[in-house]
Order: sequence, then structure tokens, then C-alpha cells
Amino acid sequence: MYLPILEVHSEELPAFAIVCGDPRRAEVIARKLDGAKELAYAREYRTFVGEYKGVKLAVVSHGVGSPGAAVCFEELIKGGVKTLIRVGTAGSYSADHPAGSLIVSTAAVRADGLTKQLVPDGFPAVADSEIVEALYESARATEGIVKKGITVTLDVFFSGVVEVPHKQYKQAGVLAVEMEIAALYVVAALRGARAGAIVALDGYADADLAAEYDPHTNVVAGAVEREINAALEAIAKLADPS
Ligand SMILES: O=P(O)(O)O[C@H]1O[C@H](CO)[C@@H](O)[C@H]1O
Ligand SMILES: O=c1cc[nH]c(=O)[nH]1
Repeated sequence: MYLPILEVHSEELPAFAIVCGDPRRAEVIARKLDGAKELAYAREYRTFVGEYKGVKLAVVSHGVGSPGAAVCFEELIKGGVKTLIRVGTAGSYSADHPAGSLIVSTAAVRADGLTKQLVPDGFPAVADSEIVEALYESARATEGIVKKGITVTLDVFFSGVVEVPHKQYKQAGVLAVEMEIAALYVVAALRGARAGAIVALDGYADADLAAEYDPHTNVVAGAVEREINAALEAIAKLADPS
């Protein structure tokens, strides 16, 4: 089957995939694979395949924001991918986990617009528990702070005149904010796949992002490297749970 948006044939896709926003991050991840091969680079969707510890996987970028990312998740699942792990970045809600920390998302608040058009209000966006455990275990084997808990998925990045209720999310115990995890969990639930996500924190979400946001520091690069290794190890464990 030809997947017209990713511009990939389903026959070339394995059962596991790592997904990330940035096409350059996809390339960085692919460099860690044996026999890595780029299948396509269409729009923001860059697709690689290769092997990690003998497990075949795809690495695919999904761009910024839930609608575009959902297109990617839908086509991957249509193409036979059964396990999807997002390796992303996010803003923190607590000084207990500053920039450079890792968060494994157990569930996502659906503060996006896309999933409202897929499922009714109240439908949860939840990670697969085996993926959460595999990611958490692998991430804790790396140096640095690792937490697991609820994240929130927003559409807005730079705020306008409407106040984003960061304070309420924070008071309710949400750990971090990003822009695609809820879409991933809802699409996976609808289409019979399993999904999880790990994010590297790049600053504080409720600060003025326009002035403060800098995802290109050495601290963030180190955390991204750690989460990539954790996701690859998690896939190796999930493929061979013995
Ligand atoms: O680093 P990625 O995976 O793109 O994730 C985060 O970074 C982007 C915002 O800069 C959004 O896509 C957000 O979810
Ligand atoms: O969506 C995002 C991603 C990184 N950092 C944030 O504060 N928000």
C-alpha cells in the first residue's frame, strides 16, 4: 500500500517506530541504527528505517502541532506500525525537573483542537503501560532527573490575548507541556496501536517563551541524546520482553 502523505510504501515499514517533531532529530536517531536508510522526505515527514539490536524500526518526523502529526501517525499505523514512541521536547512546570530532565508521559491532557474532532469530550489520551515502564526503566539507567506523569498537549506555542491556564495545569500536577502527545495517544487508541512518549525539558512553560525559549543549549542536547538512547533501549525490550 502506498502512503501518499509520507510518500512511503507500507511494505517498507516495520512494526516499531520512533516519531519526533524535528526532521533533523530523525536523522540523528537514524544514525544510531544499523543499516539506516532514508525512505522519503515529504513535507515535514522524514522517514528512515534501520535496526537497533536486531529490531527493525522506523524513525519518522511529524512536524510541529497535532493536526500534521496525526496525519503521520495515521499513515504509519495504516502502513502496519503497531508500536509508536514519541521522542520530543517540552516545557517544564516545576523547578523539581528543570531543563535537561526527562519526562515519560503516562497520559496527556487534551488541550488541543484535533482530538476534539476525533473523539468526544472525556475520552482519555493514555499511554500504553508496557511502553511507559520500558521507557521509564531505560531512562532511569541514564544520568539525570527522570519523572513519569501527566503532560499537556496544547496547540498554542506563543500565547496571544487569551490566557493559557498554565497555572491550573501546574496546580493539578501536570509535569510538562508540548504539542503532539494527546494526538498520538488518541490516534493509537482509535486505530488499535500502542503508543508512549518521552520528552526532554528545554525550559519553563509558564515563562515568557518569546524571551526565554532556547532549545539549542548543551543541556537540552544532552537530554535529547539520553531520551533517544532510552527510547531505542525501550524498543529493544518491548520487542524481546524475556
Ligand atoms: O521537539 P518536538 O518533538 O518538535 O516537540 C516540541 O517542540 C515543538 C515546539 O517547538 C513542538 O512540536 C513540541 O511538541
Ligand atoms: O511545546 C513546547 C515545546 C517545548 N517547550 C515548550 O515550552 N513548549
